[in-house]
Amino acid sequence: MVHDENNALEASTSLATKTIGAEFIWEAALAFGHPVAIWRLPETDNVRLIVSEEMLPAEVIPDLEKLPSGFLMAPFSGNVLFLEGSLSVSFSIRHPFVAAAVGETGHFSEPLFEKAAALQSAAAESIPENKLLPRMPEGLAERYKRIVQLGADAVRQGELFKVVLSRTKSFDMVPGFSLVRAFLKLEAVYPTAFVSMVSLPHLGEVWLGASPELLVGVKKRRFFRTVALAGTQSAKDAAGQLKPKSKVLWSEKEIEEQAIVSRYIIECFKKIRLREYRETGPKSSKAGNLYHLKSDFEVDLEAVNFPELGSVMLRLLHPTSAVCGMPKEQALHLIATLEGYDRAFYSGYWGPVNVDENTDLFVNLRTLKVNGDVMTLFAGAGITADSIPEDEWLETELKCDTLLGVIDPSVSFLN
Ligand SMILES: C=C(O[C@H]1C=CC=C(C(=O)O)[C@@H]1O)C(=O)O
Repeated sequence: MVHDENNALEASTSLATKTIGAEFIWEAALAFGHPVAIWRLPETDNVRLIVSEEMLPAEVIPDLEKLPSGFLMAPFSGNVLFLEGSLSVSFSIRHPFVAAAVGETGHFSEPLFEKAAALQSAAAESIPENKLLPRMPEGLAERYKRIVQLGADAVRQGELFKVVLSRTKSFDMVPGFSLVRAFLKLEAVYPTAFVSMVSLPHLGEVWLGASPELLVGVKKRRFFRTVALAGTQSAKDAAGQLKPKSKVLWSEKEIEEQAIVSRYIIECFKKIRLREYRETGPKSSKAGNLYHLKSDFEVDLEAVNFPELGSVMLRLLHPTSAVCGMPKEQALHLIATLEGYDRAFYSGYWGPVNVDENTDLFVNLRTLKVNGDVMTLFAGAGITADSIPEDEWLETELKCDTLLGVIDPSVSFLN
């Protein structure tokens, strides 16, 4: 257990140091109405939790090179929010506890740790299982299949090449449901995903997700990375066995769908006359219970003398054709006409900025929103001329299952 900057808390001798479970720091931040973010980057076992002293997240222009250390959260369309980490702790996922000083008056973290310690002492010994009850409004599947048909017709008529159409799926959370436990479960099952959870008290919402799609990564202010991710199939065969990567086959439709996303990224590079990028793939990439096709793009910022490439590409890329379509304007118009709901943060982007000199922004996919006792999942599918409505519906069910199968397997569509 580590207090971020310099282990000041552990070094202190005048204060009582308590070991507090990370979930109680999250709960304390919620009880006081502070925005809080918790995340684990792919292939690491280090979790970060930041609490913002400001009750309202700042609305910012995402100039990555200028922002302080914190967490960025952008909707599909609209203002970008930023949570500055007034309190920042990190801990190993194998030991989700923080050494917290209790008795340090006047500091922002003090009442928070006091509250967390009190919540920890009052916590019940036995914790109920996380349970969900489905809410299935009549005609949900039919409505989605109808808009997929309209989207595919628009592509066939030459209005655009691809559009990503999405839908929601809602559940009631049974009392005793713990979001931190859901986060920890997702973290354990999806080591290659960006697993993240953010509470936005001014909206009364918590967002939780396990994203496989990096939008903009800048490592040590030197290496830029993005990926083109599209095409979806179950990671298991008909007998329920995991398909080995070498046996995964892709249809022409899926290859084209992913190539459109790669082309879109290359067009963004072309707009800024950047030729020195390294492209690898596409390769099959496993994300939860799914396989996708993925290409990686990398740029050495020093070699191209372009230190602000991260911000420039972020502006050009979002929303990519993995969540929107191509051409972008036509796809945005069709989404607004057909979907009939506000995507909010789904298919936006989120992630840490300038934390340990790295920025890791992921597309907000495989995501859910919690509002009161209602949990809403979001999933979309790339629609091309060859799309079959029933198949696209099943694909969105599979995508919802990436989270559901872990959080409450009894409501999984695969059961
Ligand atoms: C829009 C989503 O996925 C995108 C990312 C990967 C594969 C996709 C697909 O196969 O359609 C989508 O483009 C979603 O998960 O909601």
